[in-house]
Amino acid sequence: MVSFETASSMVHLNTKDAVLIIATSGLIAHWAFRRWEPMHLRPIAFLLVGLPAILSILTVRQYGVTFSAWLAFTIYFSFMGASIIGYRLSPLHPLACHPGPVIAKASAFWMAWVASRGKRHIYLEQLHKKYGDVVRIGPNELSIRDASAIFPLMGSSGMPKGPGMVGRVQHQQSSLITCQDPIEHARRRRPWNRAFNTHSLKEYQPIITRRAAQLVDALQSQSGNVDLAQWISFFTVAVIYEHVPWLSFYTRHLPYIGKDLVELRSMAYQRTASRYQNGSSTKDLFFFLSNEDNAEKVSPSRDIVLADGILAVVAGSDTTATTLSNIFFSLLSYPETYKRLQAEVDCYYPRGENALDPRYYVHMSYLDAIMNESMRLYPAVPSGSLRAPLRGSGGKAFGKHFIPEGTQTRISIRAVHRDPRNFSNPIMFWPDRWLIAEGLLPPPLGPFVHNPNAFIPFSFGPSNCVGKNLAILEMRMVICSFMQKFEMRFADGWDRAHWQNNLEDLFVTGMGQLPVVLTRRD
Ligand code: HEM
Repeated sequence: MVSFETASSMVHLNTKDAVLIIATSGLIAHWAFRRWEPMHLRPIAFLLVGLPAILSILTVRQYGVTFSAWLAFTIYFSFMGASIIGYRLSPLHPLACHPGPVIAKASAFWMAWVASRGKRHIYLEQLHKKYGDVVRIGPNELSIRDASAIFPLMGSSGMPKGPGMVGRVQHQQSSLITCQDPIEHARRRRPWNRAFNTHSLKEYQPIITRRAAQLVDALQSQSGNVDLAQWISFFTVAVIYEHVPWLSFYTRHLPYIGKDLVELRSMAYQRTASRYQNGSSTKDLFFFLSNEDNAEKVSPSRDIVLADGILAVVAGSDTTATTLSNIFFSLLSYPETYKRLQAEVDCYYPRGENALDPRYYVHMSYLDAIMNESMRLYPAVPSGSLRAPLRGSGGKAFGKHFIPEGTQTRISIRAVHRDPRNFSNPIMFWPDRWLIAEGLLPPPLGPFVHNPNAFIPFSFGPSNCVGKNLAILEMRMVICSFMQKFEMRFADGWDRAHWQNNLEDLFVTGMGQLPVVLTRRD
């Protein structure tokens, strides 16, 4: 084996030639990254550490080990970096025709920084106002605000999940939401569909009813200001725990997930194993995910059941809690709307009638209008989820645009919902627009724009929100029972602006406090 000293003594290069070789290697490394997009540690480590380290041998005889290493790494990375940025900003890049901020085109760090501040949804909306319907928001990422792109990009012949979704995996086994292969996704989606279809939902109804009743009872015993957002979160988490009870301990530890991941994973495995042993006593999500209904020929591995169980907790609790809290925020902000909804609730559920019995919900058009309007203005996943053309597909065309392979694409749900081409007075909270669109109210004077295809709070297509029916049922139950039992108002002196300022786009919206005063109506 040749030692470092021997190797360096064998190399006779002047500094100029050595610099040339190192610089060229930096350019080649960029080309290799682009060509093969390595995902495994070894090739990445070789290109980022191994190669420049080897190249440092070229100048060891002149400058010694330390300075040569510094020189090689500096030159190598400077040329590789310059080549990367130059290419990304050049007309040669496949996304060169799309406008966007230069800094975002040059580096994905920019959007990562924006996202870390929690205000990506607002930033994307501003970008669309400035640059148009298709904006380049990363070296290989587009944001789209064009409602006519929803069907071709997200429909059944649209694009699968983008690789960026994989970054959301906290476990070795990916969950449904990160599954990029469309065939595999469709297969894994089947038990979820069975778990949340109308029939299954009827079975869960008593559980949700019990939890909603508990929430109302608990709030009836509170006095003074209550943080409604927090109480609603307790409720939505409790409902999801009912579906994945064997994981309830797990999510209690979620804030410490980084620290205790290994220990938690092993505990989760144990719980899952014992759940397998004991079987299901109710037809909860586990029942369907673990194929206890025997609907699938092959049962999934425990890893998959575990990953999907955790997904249910993450996807099903915060989204519903934020959406419900936004609905109450909107209601309390507009006393007229509040009174009209209260009248509708009193009509279908007068005192003594069980407001948790869903039998009249379908007739409550004003309730639906308020829910829709609130989800339009404040979608729970405001920046949308990622899609990308399949490898080998050649890319995806829509309208006059083309999305090359390897391009992450998101339909910015908030920007689409707030686009005047889709909804008149788009930033106004105006529930009546939904009644007008259904012909239940006369149209206003002047033009009225209402594009139901542009309303996608639960996303669209084969990867849309599988828990939509459950979420809608939960929300209707809570709203109706609250309106029946309580008079509500914002806490004295509380500034409404706090709510909007505290809404953060962390894929799912994060929220602050919603302090309200509740008074019993009876
Ligand atoms: C108001 C409440 C909710 C909203 C607004 C909402 C919204 C969304 C959105 C926008 C997506 C992304 C879909 C895509 O990639 O295109 C999603 C996915 C998902 N949601 Fe929901 N969600 C809600 C409640 C729930 C509930 C209660 C559950 C129950 C567990 C749930 C489970 C899921 C799952 C499993 C996925 C991944 C679906 C897939 O990849 O096939 N969600 N949701």
